[in-house]
Amino acid sequence: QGSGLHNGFYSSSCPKAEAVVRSTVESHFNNDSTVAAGLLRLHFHDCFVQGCDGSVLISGSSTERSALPNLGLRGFEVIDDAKAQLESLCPGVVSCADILALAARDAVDLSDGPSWTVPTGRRDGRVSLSSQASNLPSPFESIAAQRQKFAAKGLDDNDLVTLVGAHTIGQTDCLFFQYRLYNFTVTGSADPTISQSFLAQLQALCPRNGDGSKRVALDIDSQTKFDVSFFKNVQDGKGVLESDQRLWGDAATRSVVEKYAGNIRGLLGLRFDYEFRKAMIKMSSIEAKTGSDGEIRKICSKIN
Ligand code: HEM
Ligand SMILES: [Ca+2]
Ligand SMILES: [Ca+2]
Repeated sequence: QGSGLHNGFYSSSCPKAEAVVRSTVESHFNNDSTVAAGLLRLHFHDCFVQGCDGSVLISGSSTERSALPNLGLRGFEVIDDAKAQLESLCPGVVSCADILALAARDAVDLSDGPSWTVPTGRRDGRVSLSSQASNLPSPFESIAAQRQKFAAKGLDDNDLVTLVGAHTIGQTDCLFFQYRLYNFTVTGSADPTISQSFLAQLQALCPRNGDGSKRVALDIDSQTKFDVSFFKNVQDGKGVLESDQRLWGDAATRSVVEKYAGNIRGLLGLRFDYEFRKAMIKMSSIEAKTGSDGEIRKICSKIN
């Protein structure tokens, strides 16, 4: 990989590491399948700030976790649970950053998505600052801004669209898209890129002046299944976040959406699965700390 990570890093130091993460994710998933989306997003938010080093897991005031874009993150308890088991099995060996990368993979697999081998050997970072959360893309930003934030991490347009395909699972608060429904244009009407039938549906889910914290599926048709439905919805003007719908408005990102949402029956799911695996391995290798860099945390929410 050129990142210093390699497959099966724990095969002799803690042979059960990957199995323990898997069974932990599975037991939480069986209790609440929406935790899969939480874990996948948690890994993304980790990798975009200080690399995939568990910095997002550190709790406390002025840490990344306390920054605005991270307030809705969930799934921390799954990581803590796996870490506690691994500390009793192989103390001081398995990093929180690796646990998170493995858990994200398992979460996608359990949601009927693809699976892949996660290169491991990440070390945990010692820095976590809320101010650095500005690296994260915002749903209100232009495609140009998103492209630039992904490019800064070595990810191109194909990676960007493929990875945003993670929105095939999970939910958002009304407050992240409510403005599109009532007050988008200077004349005070809705975002014209929303399909008419979908607009009525979203307005019913998020009434004007309603509860901004109400949760709505990002992929209206299949919020727990990892499939290409999200891309079909973007193509049909049924993207929930403005940033998702904008993928259709830019020629380069549109062609990637079309690649997944088009009409070549059967092959589409395979193509998305294949590209998602590749893009995830790329994302989960961002600025990885290896060797004697960083540390192996004892508790994932605390620097040693
Ligand atoms: C342009 C890039 C992106 C933007 C602007 C964006 C924005 C958002 C927003 C605003 C939410 C809703 C959060 C909430 O209400 O709590 C969300 C949810 C989510 N995002 Fe993204 N995202 C982006 C890329 C990604 C990527 C690359 C991944 C993973 C590979 C990802 C995975 C998720 C998942 C799984 C959820 C659902 C979380 C849950 O149900 O708790 N997103 N995203
Ligand atoms: Ca990080
Ligand atoms: Ca879906």
